[in-house]
Amino acid sequence: MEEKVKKSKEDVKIVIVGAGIAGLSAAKHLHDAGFNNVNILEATSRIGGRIHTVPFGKTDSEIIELGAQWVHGEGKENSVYTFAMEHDLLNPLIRLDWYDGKFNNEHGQVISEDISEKVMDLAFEVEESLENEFKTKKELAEEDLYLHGYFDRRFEKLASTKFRKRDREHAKACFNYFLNVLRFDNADDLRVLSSYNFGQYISVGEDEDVCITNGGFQTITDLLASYLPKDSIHLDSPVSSIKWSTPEIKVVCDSGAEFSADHVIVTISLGYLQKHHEHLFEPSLPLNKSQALHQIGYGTVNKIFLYYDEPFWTKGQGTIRFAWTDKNREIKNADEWYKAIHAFDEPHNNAHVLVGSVVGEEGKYIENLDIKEVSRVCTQQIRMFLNDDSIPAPRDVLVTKWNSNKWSCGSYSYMKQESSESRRNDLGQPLFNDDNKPVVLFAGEACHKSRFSTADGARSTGIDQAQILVNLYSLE
Ligand SMILES: Cc1cc2nc3c(=O)[nH]c(=O)nc-3n(C[C@H](O)[C@H](O)[C@H](O)COP(=O)(O)OP(=O)(O)OC[C@H]3O[C@@H](n4cnc5c(N)ncnc54)[C@H](O)[C@@H]3O)c2cc1C
Repeated sequence: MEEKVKKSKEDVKIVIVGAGIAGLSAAKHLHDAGFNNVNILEATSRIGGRIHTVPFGKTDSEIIELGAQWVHGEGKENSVYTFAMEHDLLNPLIRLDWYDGKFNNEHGQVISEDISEKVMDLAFEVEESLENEFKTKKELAEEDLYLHGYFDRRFEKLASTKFRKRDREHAKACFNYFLNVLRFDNADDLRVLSSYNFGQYISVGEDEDVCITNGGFQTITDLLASYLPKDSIHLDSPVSSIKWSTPEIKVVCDSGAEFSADHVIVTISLGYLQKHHEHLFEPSLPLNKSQALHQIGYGTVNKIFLYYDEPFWTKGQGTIRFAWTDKNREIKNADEWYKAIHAFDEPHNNAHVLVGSVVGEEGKYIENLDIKEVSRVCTQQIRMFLNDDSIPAPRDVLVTKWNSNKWSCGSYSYMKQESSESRRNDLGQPLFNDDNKPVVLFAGEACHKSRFSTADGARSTGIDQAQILVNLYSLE
């Protein structure tokens, strides 16, 4: 009979699974609304999840971002941007430009800026046409169904009229750089990324990428946690089952510890849910949700950090863009992973470091490589593109392992051919009990219908799910 007793928000019990940005944002929103029986269960010994800032260098102030680095888009629709602005974390405002500047090919040639600028304009034109086709629900031809075919064919056509014959090889090389960035943004091979669903992701404001200036991205999750009672975050508490059909939900940890709850907000990654949902939920998830879990793509992006005692570039200008010519750009096997690196960049918070990223199958492949091999191949590639054999090897190398990370099982979600807005909605829909109350709610980047893959998308879903509970108890 206990469930019939109306509870006030002061004594309603809420468990949040996962202390990434979605879980912490949900917890803060509930805390601000007066809910004070909220427990967060986090599998690892740290908060932040896929936001992870660590020192890398001789001093603690030299930091790197193993996960999220950029706040994607300046504007009030970006929930991380607004939080960072409120807390003065974007001062001075550091913007990134992915498409301006110098491009080199594998023959050590610098491509003229006239060509590269024109290529980027054309690439954006193609991107826009694809977004419009999504908006107008236009049918796509068979050969255009995946990003690879769509972009290549459109560009080929445009290039033949916009560039002189002798400039076409360089133009295509710049375009190949653009395609590698697209791959990085979408966490997988362009051959599996759906053209049809490309417009599902919506940019914010001018779509600029800006950086958290001091202390890195983790400042955001640390700040969120600082608003919460210390004893509400339980680290090293992996959840092994969520029994949700009983009047009181039972959330059981690997250790055997049990938490009872009126509501649970699950914020664990899509990759983890794809692997483990069958034994995590009791009873199992309804069919539409378990299908949605597999119909949304979830890919791997890994970063390579190279540390140099004496940087060989001018401070603040450490960018090397790899524009592979058509002849050599194709990745035949994952052991050609180096071709998937679109660039090495000096991050704004560590002048001794260059960071590059490797995506998809190649991204998974590098997790098992010997660090010395990564160092050798990256050095060779930098020397080749800059045509300078005197460039030193880095003193230290770090490679992230997001795919084999037991708790993230990859990096972020994307749209496959069978993904759709309604599949994302299915993913984010709560599970209701017999009284039609939302008992298990879902948040996290993959649940956001238009800002999936981002930290702000994750944060917004956490706040939205918390708000469902705020509304529920405000009405009673
Ligand atoms: C390499 C990389 C680069 C990225 N770059 C950017 C970027 O520049 N900008 C941007 O906006 N976004 C970026 N992202 C994406 C962004 O980091 C994520 O979208 C966001 O952090 C996801 O937050 P979340 O709360 O949904 O999930 P998570 O951060 O994954 O949080 C989920 C938490 O649940 C925990 N957990 C998992 N299983 C269990 C369990 N069984 N029991 C208890 N706890 C569990 C995990 O340990 C984790 O702490 C990047 C991600 C990666 C990996």
